[in-house]
Amino acid sequence: MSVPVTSFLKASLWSRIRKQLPGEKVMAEEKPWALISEVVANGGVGIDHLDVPYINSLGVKVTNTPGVVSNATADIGMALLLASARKVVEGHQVAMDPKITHIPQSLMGVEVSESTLGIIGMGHIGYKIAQRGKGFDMKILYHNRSRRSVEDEQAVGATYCANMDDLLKESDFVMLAVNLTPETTRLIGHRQLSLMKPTATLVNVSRGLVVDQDALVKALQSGTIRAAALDVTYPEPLPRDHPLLGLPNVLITPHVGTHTLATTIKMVQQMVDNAVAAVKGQTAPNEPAVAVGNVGQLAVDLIVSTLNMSRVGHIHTDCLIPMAGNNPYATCKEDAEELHTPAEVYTAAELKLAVLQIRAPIVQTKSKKFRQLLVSWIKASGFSRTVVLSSSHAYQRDDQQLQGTPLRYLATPSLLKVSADALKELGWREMERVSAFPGLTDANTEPRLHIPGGGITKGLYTDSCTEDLSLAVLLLFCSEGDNIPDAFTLVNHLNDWLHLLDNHSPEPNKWKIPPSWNLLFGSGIPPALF
Ligand SMILES: O=C(O)[C@H](O)CO
Repeated sequence: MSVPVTSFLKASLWSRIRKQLPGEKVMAEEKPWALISEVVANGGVGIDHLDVPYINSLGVKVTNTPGVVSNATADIGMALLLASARKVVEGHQVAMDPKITHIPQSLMGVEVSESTLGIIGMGHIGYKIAQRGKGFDMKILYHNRSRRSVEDEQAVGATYCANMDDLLKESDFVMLAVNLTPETTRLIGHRQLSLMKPTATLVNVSRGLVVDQDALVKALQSGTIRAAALDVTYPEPLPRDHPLLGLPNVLITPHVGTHTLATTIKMVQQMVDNAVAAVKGQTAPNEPAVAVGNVGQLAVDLIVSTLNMSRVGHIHTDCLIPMAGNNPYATCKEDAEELHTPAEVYTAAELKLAVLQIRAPIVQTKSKKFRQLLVSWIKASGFSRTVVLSSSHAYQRDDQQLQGTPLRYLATPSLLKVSADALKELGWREMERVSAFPGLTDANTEPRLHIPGGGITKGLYTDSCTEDLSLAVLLLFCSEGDNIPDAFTLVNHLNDWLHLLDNHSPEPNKWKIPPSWNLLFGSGIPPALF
């Protein structure tokens, strides 16, 4: 297949679009990539090394190669786990050394079969690791932002640990398979390592920055944990005098999780398919959903789909980018062909619930008009209370917002009159007002609401206060990337308050994923439209 490559990436541009990690030298040749004028086609699933907003701001798309890397990455996870447990590298050295005449005590390994494997990050790769662990009769625990379906859990015999600490305390092997995001950066530090068993092994096939490496060095030196097996570090490669390289209980491979011929061919094929589609102006098959602004919309999808809500109307307005598509919640071929539009209203009469799903971006110059339209619709409909589901860029949190839960709420005075006790009981955290100029104290400037990435959320909340509407905002700090797990977090949070699911499902947090989510990876709207 020939790719009309119009310009290859120059090293200087590469270093601009590539995020530099602490102490790292950026080498243009180190990854399979190609830049064509429309797309940065990344080889591999992780795009944490790319400055996606900057690249997108140039009108260039970013694509990746999810799915095809999962088997090989899960394989290296198991390879590291087994090699560390059974001291394969040390055994090889002993076998090769003519001076050694007996098997040293230090070659005594730990048993893998029937031990406990704790997987942190149960996406595609984590799940493949669970399948492999099942083959070794391992007891499997997992921690993930959202719980997997009961069917998925049963298929590999995995038990969900809502609290990561429980997994850390119980596991013989802790396997890291998360994406690198602000939430997972240094996820494993002193405290987490000290919860692990002294006989436990840490295996990392995700990204080096998920582990606080200084804390890991100390834990390995002091015997807090038995060993570590790492395919990823920071930087890569480690400086030759790095303390990790001098420890006997560390096994390191040079980020070769996807490094098999078969997977490399599949990755390159996917990169080419993505690039060709982008150059032709078509939907690139693997363009990660990168807008945090999608999270509220996805959460609403789960509600409408799970509660089987009826479509009762739509809002027709020139404030939204016009678009139309098939029924996102289709249950059969017939209703799949129904035409659906950007702003539709669904109801569940028995729950006295109406939902407005906004699917299209708001035309920037018409955002005030759209807010006014929403306020008058809420008033005219006589809703007793309204909840807005939204999200905000995690990386723009200020210091006080960094710790603890990423979930926040806002409530208008009118809503507080009736729901203040309920909110207090839930123990929710109110969205903090932040300084207009972080780091600078100015007695004259009031802290203000700042919801970057949240679209009209802030304006709608402010209008609702002025108009005396009973309205709450539920939002989540999250990052660009695959934001499906964020949607689950948000909708579960809403459910803690409104108990939407209680009469609909015997399983906790069992939401029905609409068929349209198969299409979530795809190109966004051309920026020129805004
Ligand atoms: O992200 C991935 O898929 C691998 O780490 C290769 O970069």
